[in-house]
Amino acid sequence: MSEPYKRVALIGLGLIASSMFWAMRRIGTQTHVSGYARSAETRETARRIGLCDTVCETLPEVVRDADLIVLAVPVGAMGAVAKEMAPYLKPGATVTDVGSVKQTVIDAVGPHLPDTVHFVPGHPMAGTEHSGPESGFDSLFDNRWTLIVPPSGTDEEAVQRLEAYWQGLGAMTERMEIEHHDLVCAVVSHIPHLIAYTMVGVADDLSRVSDQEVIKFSAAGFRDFTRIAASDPTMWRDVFLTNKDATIEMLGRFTEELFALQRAIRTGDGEQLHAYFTRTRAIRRGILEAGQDTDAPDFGRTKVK
Ligand SMILES: NC(=O)C1=CN([C@@H]2O[C@H](COP(=O)(O)OP(=O)(O)OC[C@H]3O[C@@H](n4cnc5c(N)ncnc54)[C@H](O)[C@@H]3O)[C@@H](O)[C@H]2O)C=CC1
Ligand SMILES: O=C(O)C(=O)Cc1ccc(O)cc1
Repeated sequence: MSEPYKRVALIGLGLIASSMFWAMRRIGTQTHVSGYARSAETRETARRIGLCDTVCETLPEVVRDADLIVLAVPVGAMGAVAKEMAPYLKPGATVTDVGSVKQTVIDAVGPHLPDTVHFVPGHPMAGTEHSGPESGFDSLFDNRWTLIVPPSGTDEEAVQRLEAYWQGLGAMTERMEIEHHDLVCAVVSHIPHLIAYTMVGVADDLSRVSDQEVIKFSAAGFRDFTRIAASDPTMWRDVFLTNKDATIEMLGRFTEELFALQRAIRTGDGEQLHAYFTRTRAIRRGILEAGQDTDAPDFGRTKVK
């Protein structure tokens, strides 16, 4: 395979950046990978575990020769990092990001970048509840979607090159409009995380059910909630602060449905409950019949009106 980029710079050496590095290593790429992390401790860990060909001490150093610069820091930090690195970018380079929210990142990063570089935002729809330089693994992106979200007017060749790069890491790619991306992600990722955080918080607050009982008797559903609710607090704080409109809108829809179900329970409307659960089960079965990977988030089939 021809290499889409000769030199890649990873900024923020956490779960996503480290998984990108290991995925590049797995395919035996000749691409040189340099990495930068803000904290000396993270840079030290990266050197110890062989994460990146070169671990740089400064932002200017890491971006200077790079053909692709990947911003892999929390969404709220993207703008400041872009501002600091901008004067050192090589003309013709592509800047991308992996942030979970797109409009805010584009607004925060875009204005700092010189006209001599391409900005092609992206978002791998793959992750875990773990974070930091030691949490990555080479198969994270296998058969998972990476959404490519280019603002209008983005250079087509730069977009195709980034798509080829992600496909090389094992991902499937799909282009999406910025606003639609943020709405879809609110439905399939952001609100589910908020619900998990809430459910685990509620269980923790209960005085009549002990923590021991919660741990001892937790069935699969609650266990899944606890896994999701263990996700990085900084990352998820930033997601909700930066995808405010879409998450508030979807939360409104969610609470309306929840109240409808609450009413059905209170009034003993078994028919409504049964009909609702039958409809939701059909969605899952439809996915299985279509032979889709049910562990992957469902972009093509999610209807958001
Ligand atoms: N964790 C997940 O499941 C997924 C995360 N994302 C997105 O990817 C990005 C990175 O997430 P992870 O790799 O999970 O995070 P992580 O917490 O594992 O790593 C983030 C890295 O950024 C560094 N960092 C934090 N604040 C910084 C700042 N102000 N300046 C410079 N560096 C800073 C941290 O020290 C750390 O090295 C986030 O924008 C997140 O929304 C996207 C898809 C999945
Ligand atoms: O761990 C999980 O269940 C996830 O949902 C992973 C994830 C987290 C954030 C994203 O922006 C994309 C994927």
